[in-house]
Amino acid sequence: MTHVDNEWDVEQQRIAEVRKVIEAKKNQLLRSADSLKGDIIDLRKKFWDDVTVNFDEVDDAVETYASIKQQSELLSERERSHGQYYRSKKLLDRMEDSPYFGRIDFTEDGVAKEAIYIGISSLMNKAEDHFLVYDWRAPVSSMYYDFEPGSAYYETPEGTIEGAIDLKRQFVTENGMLKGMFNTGITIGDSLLQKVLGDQASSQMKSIVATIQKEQNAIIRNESSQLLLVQGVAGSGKTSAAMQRVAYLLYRYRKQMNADQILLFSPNQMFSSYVASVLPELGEEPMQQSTFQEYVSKRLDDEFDLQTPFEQLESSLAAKGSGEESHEKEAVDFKSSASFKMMIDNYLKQLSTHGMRFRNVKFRGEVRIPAERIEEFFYQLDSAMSMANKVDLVKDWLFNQLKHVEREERAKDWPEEEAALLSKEDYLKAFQKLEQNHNFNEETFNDFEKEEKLLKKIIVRRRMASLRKKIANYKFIQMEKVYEGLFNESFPQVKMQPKSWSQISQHTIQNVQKRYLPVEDQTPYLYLQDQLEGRKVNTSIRYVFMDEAQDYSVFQYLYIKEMFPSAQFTLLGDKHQAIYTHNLGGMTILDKQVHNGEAKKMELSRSYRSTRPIVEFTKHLLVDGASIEAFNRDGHLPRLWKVTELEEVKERIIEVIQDRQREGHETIAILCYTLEESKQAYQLVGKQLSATLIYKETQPFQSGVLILPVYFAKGIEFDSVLVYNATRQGYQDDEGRLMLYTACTRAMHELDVLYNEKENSILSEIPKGLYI
Ligand SMILES: Nc1ncnc2c1ncn2[C@@H]1O[C@H](COP(=O)(O)OP(=O)(O)OP(=O)(O)O)[C@@H](O)[C@H]1O
Repeated sequence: MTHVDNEWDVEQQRIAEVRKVIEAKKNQLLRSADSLKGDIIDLRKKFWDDVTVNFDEVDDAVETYASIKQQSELLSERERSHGQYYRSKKLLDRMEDSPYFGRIDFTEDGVAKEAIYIGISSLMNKAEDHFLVYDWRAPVSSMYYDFEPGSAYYETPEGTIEGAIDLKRQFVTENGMLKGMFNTGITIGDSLLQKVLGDQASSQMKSIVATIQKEQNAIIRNESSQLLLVQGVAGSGKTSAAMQRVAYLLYRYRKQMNADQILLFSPNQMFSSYVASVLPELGEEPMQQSTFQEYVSKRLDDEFDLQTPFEQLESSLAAKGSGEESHEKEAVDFKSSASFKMMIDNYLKQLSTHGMRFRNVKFRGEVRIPAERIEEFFYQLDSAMSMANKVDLVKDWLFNQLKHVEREERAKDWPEEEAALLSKEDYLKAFQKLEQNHNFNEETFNDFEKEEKLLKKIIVRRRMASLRKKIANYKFIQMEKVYEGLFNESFPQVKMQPKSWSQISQHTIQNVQKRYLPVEDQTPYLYLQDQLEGRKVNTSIRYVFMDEAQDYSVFQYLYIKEMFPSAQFTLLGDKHQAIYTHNLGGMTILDKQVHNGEAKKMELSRSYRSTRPIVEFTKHLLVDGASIEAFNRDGHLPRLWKVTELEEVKERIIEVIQDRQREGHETIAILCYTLEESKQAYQLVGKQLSATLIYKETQPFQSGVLILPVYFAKGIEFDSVLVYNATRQGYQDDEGRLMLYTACTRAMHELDVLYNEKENSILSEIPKGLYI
């Protein structure tokens, strides 16, 4: 790497010229935005003027609807463009600060040399006939990430373009002033990367476009794989690559796809808020984001008390060593597996001949359609039909039956009694409704008998509305009983069923009866329900990303996959951070075996987050961490602190954290084994350190001193980390090791570890010299 002082002025001059173009584009953009804003205000004001409102006849109503729809589409299209203008303006603001970060001089075979400048977005000259800056996602820009000076090529939709790079240069620009300029080799600006990684951690993830590494670029630009598995060590840039990949796909398919068609499953909401700013920073709309738990809650929260994955983890961590956990673990492992899904498929076959459970349909406390009749109807349907089709026919049949019920009810006394009690407003509403439906005119309404009949009809209808809704929502199926049926002794056993199946079954039935659903039952329950109700799949999502993929069970993955049949999947994770209970005998969904050979696997083995001393230390916490490489960034050795008495723990933490604050670190975490332990730590030092206890996942990530369990810190990083009690029993087995590794790898710059007794602990395996 050399400084190129003589060319400094030339480059600074070019930056100044490009900035002038940016300035002009910004002005032009603002003018268009202003006129668009005027259009929008106008459209809003006159919305109803251009709509023909007429409900006289069905045809008129349809026309009215179409006209409203057209008008509102016009408005939202303008509003979208307006939003796009502001995003573009922000992008230009950022480009004004730093128009580009890289340059390659490329000579295509047989063509003249071109200097290609690369930035966060493309920019053309005034005449719009020449690129002053290429978007980092443009095909030609890929060479910047993939090649050192010498022969190079890039792929375009038309084919491969070959040639040679004779210069590769990196710029650091602030406020339009050149601050650094380096001619670089293959690794993009070691020194720039050093600088970026040396910065403070922040409560918002940053984009890495200026320093994407070759192996990360391969992930970001992969287009051929239906299923991409990324196994990357802690801090290797998996989440960063995922975010840049979303931005890349949005650029690559900008004509066919928008951000709503990309979905990221994140591990928790704290993580969601952490990554939320990356795409807007790149001038793109953010993709959809959700946690799997949010989806499950939406579906099942009304019916069950749902255990959260954190509660599951907390309870399994607490049970560790008590002897209770092996039976529970067996249950979790089996219910998380593809075998259990197969078992449900077998069960569904059985249900097509017998065993379905229905609910009595009751109205005003009286059984009107008994469950046995529903069952009878169900089982006389053609057994070759799918369960979901049959259930739908039952639904239609029930709606028909309700019509009879309705007629019978109208003949009873109660509607008349209720009609007499109708308030004036209700009466008027009923009148208007009837008028709308053309059921009468003023003359007929004066006809007392007709009026009474119509009112009774409306009253019965209204009272039956909730019943109709329940039927529409398949509540006539006794889902919880159907699920219980899976655990009945009469249901044939399948291979791979755990030894303690009868205990597991008993326990499951008890839970369901108590209306409590542990995590391991939630996805199977939903799967069974979907198979019966024929839930619609989502075909609009084109790309699904699952970060921290090692924490999803095989069952969850298969379920998600079926939910998005048109999507390509990118799974990113780290087997060494698999801290949830359902990782199956060391396998996670990142293993190719789980995917019938249809997956492409990529590995990232270099860690960028932590300093070299921290990476060297943390890799020894793993049995097979030898292949983990550290990015060359200096720092202090991790510090191990022996503490025995509680008072000593307190003093040490306060002393260490205050030191870290004095050193200027802003995000400091005290990481604990469980929430229970976090509360203890908070009791001990929370006040003195003005720390925040993170006790639920919905708390947003913020700077300052945070006290939290390791599992909440997944995917996130801190300037400085203190591990509360590294020699506690829970960390000493194979799973505990992974938790301790996850905890220590959250640290970017400083790592402090408190311990009680080092002998026989994992810490004793770390070579002396890697810590002080
Ligand atoms: N090419 C890069 N340029 C600059 N910074 C990078 C690069 N790759 C990774 N980083 C930085 O390294 C840190 C870790 O990245 P990231 O969180 O994406 O890793 P991860 O593999 O998802 O980690 P984990 O599995 O531990 O959660 C972040 O601060 C990120 O900005």
